[in-house]
Amino acid sequence: MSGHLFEAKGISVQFGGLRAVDDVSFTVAKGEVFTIIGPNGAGKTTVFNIISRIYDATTGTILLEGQDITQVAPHRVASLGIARTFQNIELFEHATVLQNLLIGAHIHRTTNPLTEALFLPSVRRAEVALREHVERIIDLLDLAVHRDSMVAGLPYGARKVVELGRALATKPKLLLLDEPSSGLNVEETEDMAFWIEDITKDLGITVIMVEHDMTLVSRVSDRVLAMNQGRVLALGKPDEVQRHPAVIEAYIGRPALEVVPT
Ligand SMILES: Nc1ncnc2c1ncn2[C@@H]1O[C@H](COP(=O)(O)OP(=O)(O)OP(=O)(O)O)[C@@H](O)[C@H]1O
Repeated sequence: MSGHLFEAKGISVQFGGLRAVDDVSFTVAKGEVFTIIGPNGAGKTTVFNIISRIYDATTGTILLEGQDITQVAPHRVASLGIARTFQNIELFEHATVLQNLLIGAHIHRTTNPLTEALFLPSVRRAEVALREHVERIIDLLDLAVHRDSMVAGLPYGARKVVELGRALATKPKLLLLDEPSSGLNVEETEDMAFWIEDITKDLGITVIMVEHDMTLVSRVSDRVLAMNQGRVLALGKPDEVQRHPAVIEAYIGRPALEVVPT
């Protein structure tokens, strides 16, 4: 085993004539917050979709704890310990916050249909443990006030936190956050930064994040990968990557030397 929680080795994705991801490699250590940045169309979401197995890589390999998961079926990803949130929130809108989190938690139900039908003590114990786990997440994310509210009636910022809670309810080793600050105001983005810090420090979960808000990126990321046109531009500490001439050029569309004071 490599010692990394996650590894991408030379992954590429071809859509017809377009190489959306082109020979991208990186490793993510356990407990790390690893952020992918880049201008629109850089290939960030496509990398996420490869990791969560929504897309097949045209070439390359992805490994979780040293295990090759390149060909794993999408429905098995959650049980392997990978959870994700989406750019556009995906929740059961006409269920309560608690129900949404319980649905997430139920992927770990280990009882079989017969023992469930008989409601044996083992089933009751498993159900109690799931509910306790979900209540801990509700506490951690300050969701108690919305616990029994329908998701559809919640403000956007609260729905974003519920989606994070639903992902945490699956007990992930690796959490993929797709633009966690999108649609949030400054105060809500601050809160999101706190949640991300708590998740990694208190729960020991590893995070791979796609994010545009550079304040959030600098605050929570251990390392940053910058992409443009499917390729890796730079990889390193947040301030190093943001100062990298190729990264500045990708964002502003002309060589960095024209704008960076010496
Ligand atoms: N299913 C698809 N079919 C065809 N082209 C696609 C598909 N998904 C993404 N692309 C293209 O691949 C390229 C990379 O897209 P991707 O969504 O990964 O970029 P991104 O960095 O996440 O951009 P954004 O910040 O705008 O979300 C784009 O040119 C996009 O149009």
